[in-house]
Amino acid sequence: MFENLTSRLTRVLDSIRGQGRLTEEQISAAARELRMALLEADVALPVIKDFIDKVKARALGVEITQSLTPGQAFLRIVQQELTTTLGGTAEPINLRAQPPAVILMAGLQGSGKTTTTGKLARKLKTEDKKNVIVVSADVYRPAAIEQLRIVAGQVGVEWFPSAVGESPVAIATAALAHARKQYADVLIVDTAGRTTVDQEMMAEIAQLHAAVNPVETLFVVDSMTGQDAAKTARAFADAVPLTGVVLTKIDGDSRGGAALSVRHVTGKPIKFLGVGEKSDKLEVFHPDRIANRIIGQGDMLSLIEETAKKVDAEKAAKLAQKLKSKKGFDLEDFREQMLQVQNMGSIESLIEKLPGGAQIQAQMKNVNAGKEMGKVVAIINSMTPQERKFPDLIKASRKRRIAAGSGVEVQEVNKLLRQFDTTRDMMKKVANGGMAKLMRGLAGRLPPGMMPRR
Ligand SMILES: Nc1nc2c(ncn2[C@@H]2O[C@H](COP(=O)(O)OP(=O)(O)OP(=O)(O)O)[C@@H](O)[C@H]2O)c(=O)[nH]1
Repeated sequence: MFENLTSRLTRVLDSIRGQGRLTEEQISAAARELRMALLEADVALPVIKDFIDKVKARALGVEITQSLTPGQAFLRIVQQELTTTLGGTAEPINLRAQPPAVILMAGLQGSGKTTTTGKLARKLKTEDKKNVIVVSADVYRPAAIEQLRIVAGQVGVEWFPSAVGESPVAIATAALAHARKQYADVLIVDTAGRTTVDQEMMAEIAQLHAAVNPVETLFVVDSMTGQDAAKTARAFADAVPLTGVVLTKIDGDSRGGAALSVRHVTGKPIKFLGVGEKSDKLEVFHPDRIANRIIGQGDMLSLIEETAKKVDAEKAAKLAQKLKSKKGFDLEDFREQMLQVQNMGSIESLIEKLPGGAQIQAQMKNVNAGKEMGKVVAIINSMTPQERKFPDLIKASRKRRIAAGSGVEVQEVNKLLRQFDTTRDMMKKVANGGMAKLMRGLAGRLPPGMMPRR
């Protein structure tokens, strides 16, 4: 996500050296580079102008305190202005309505409306414990209605039937009456998408809006379309009272133009990011965290939240116990860790949230981490329980047997054993209080306010 913009900005920020006040030349040079970076990222021109003006004005007036170098001071200004451009504070989804709270999904064809409807239904069901019903008012494409039926089944929410030929308003009103009868908390109405903004489409969505009185009207838009995404959102906002925007396909967007333009161009907050095709790939939009990611500082808070959601707390506690005991870390634990990481989904999405993650990701482009981990698990599966507990037993003939059993070369078994040794050493350090050291090391790389206070 936004790799190109991040690497440009990191270079600009790294180029500000020296001590004392930021000089006018330094500020002008950095501002020029920033403008280039934002143009390349396909950010809308008025947004760029406003952003650069503000950064310049603040940088000229900045007092350099003893604790900040000019580079750090400039970084902080850029971070804060990016946060403002992205919307300031996070605006969570609003469900404050007489239930069922209605959410109307709008957007062009192929923007990811139906996928997002499923993701949102899943999130509201699993995280907020809401009773959700979904309905499709896309009466032009039977495939769209069928797609929503399948998605609803996958995430385990009720799908209200609709069919081609019915009127969208009649479908939505019937679904609302049904949701009331069922005491549902939320009704999500997916609507028809067209390839371009047209009058008929706008009239239809306006009628739907009037019929179901939604508490949220979300505009779903493909972030890969850059600043055009913000323009389309504005055209919709002129026709219906939008309450927020969902930017999809952020996982494939290396530029960031849509994210940086939407708020300024539409005045509407970005509420969610679609970060993959699967139903759990929806992130709440936090402007400050995204700003940190854009300047290469990572997003440790989201990483911690995401990890906490997916890691099995009981297993983690058991491992911690075991690390402290005499038994120590063995190949069973190594396999368990691999399986847990695989469970967390794509490693790339985790790495990109680490400080400097965009660069690491660029270097990892050719490595298929998921496949590598699968191989490790297969090799460990071919070992006997005894070998997993006492890896030092694994000598030449056992290595050959394990390699044959898992369909790999002996070198792969050696590689795994070396990786295991390194991990075991690291685990020992963590168990002996090395975590504190690790965090102190990280502290130097994170902007003020992001490190947990101790
Ligand atoms: N990589 C990625 N793909 C996504 C994301 N969101 C949606 N997609 C994909 O985009 C394509 C279009 O998504 P749909 O949900 O069918 O789009 P739609 O807006 O409902 O389209 P219509 O029903 O034709 O109006 C599908 O292949 C989705 O899997 C995302 O966040 N990341």
